[in-house]
Amino acid sequence: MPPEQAAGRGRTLPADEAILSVRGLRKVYHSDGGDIEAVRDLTFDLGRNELTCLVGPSGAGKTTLLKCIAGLLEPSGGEVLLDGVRVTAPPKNMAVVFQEYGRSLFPWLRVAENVELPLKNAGVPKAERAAQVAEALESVGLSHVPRSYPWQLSGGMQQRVAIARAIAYQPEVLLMDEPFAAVDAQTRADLEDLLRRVRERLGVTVLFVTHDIDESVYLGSRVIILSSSPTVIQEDVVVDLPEQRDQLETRALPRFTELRHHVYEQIQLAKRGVRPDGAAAG
Ligand SMILES: Nc1ncnc2c1ncn2[C@@H]1O[C@H](COP(=O)(O)OP(=O)(O)OP(=O)(O)O)[C@@H](O)[C@H]1O
Repeated sequence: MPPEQAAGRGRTLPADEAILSVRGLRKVYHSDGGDIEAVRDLTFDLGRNELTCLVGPSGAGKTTLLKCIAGLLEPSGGEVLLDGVRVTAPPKNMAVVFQEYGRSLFPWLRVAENVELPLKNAGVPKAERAAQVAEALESVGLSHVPRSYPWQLSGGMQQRVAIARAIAYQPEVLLMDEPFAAVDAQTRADLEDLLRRVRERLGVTVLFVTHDIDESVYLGSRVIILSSSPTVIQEDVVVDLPEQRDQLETRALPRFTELRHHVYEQIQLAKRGVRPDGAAAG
């Protein structure tokens, strides 16, 4: 663990290098059965144009964290800063892609209309909208189906529409909650490479939640591992693989195997309730 990284905390950056800062984030759900402390204390920064993966045991609070970052859920403590400004509502320069593309696209709207809708709602002028939609569809390789309806497309293509809709908005930060979990393995590999290309081309910062350890190591430059709930950071792992990734060659590297072993072991420890802050698991 690097020296600047305290136990239970992730890597932090100087203020001018961080685009997104999570500071002492805590979330307690209040329910009839009592209070549930889902997230105890999360601190980390995302640097500009970084792709960071987030993994952890089931119920560790990954979705809770994403919702707090997206301004969809109010934290019980701590704060999220985007470009130094506290997030209190969904920020304009942030987009979210969820797993359930089937439910997130409007079936009565054509592909291009689905991508255009958030731009329309944001009051972007028509000519600009058309250009942004065309560029986004091109980025995800869907220029040939603007007039199709989502239900006429495969699952992988529908998820590409959801990605196009998110990037058409030209967000600075893209949050993705298990976006490729519902597609087949081959399509998943294609979507992983597509995401890496899109991030490089658009310079967007991505926080990507996944249950797939290999995917977390393949995709990003960091993997943040969450402890079991009440959640702190188990470890913030630097993925020191070559920047150019290839589904066959990268995954065959000895370093890739070492990293996936390490992430796997840490998740197993987290599942058993071993925590970096020494506290008992909830
Ligand atoms: N609306 C809610 N009310 C009460 N408790 C909740 C609510 N949403 C989540 N929780 C609890 O908070 C904890 C974290 O849930 P969350 O869905 O964020 O975890 P997760 O890591 O995304 O899970 P998974 O990996 O299974 O998708 C869990 O204990 C869950 O039961």
